[in-house]
Amino acid sequence: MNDLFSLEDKEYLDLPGGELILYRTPDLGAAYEALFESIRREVAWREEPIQLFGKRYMQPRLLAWYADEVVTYKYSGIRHDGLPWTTQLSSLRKRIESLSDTRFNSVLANLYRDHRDSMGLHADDEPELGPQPVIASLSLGEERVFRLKHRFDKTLKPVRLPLPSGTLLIMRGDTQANWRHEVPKQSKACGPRINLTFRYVHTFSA
Ligand SMILES: O=C(O)CCC(=O)C(=O)O
Ligand SMILES: [Fe+2]
Repeated sequence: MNDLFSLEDKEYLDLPGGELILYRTPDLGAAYEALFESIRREVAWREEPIQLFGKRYMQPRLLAWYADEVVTYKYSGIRHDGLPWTTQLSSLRKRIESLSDTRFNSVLANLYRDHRDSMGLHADDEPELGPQPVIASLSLGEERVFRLKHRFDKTLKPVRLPLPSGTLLIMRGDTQANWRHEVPKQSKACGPRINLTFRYVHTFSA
């Protein structure tokens, strides 16, 4: 019964030149609401600046970066050292690793405080992530829309993917090479949403 259900839970979405896998009801070892509350409470959320056209702005959401000790990572033009894994994040990592059959050594946590918080159009294509990164993105809390836009083929319509609490979206293959993604702000008021993106950052020794 359970096995059948979890098999059916894995959906391959049709994305030309990319690979998206969606788990709508993954077993995360706890109720989604309870996870949302405890991650919200436990994570060391911070406002982080972003460098855009030579100017510094605060990013429109809160962030935190957890990683194995050896990992440092640059995003938005800024270098980050990871915080040590909490028990909770590390047990979530284990579950998501076994679901996706992929190893991760870091997680970027995003807190969208309300409908005005957002993430701009980007691809997770930093060289440290390798040529075909597998990124596992877990959403908890309020549903928000995840949008993908093809980089080159303007005849392809943007893909709109609402991500309710508990959804696990795996991006892999050439998704980052061919598509960019965003979480736009929205006019309809809503409460907070947490997104965790598990990544494997390659460290090159100098
Ligand atoms: O919040 C999301 O669903 C997307 C997060 C994301 O794209 C990222 O952390 O790189
Ligand atoms: Fe991203």
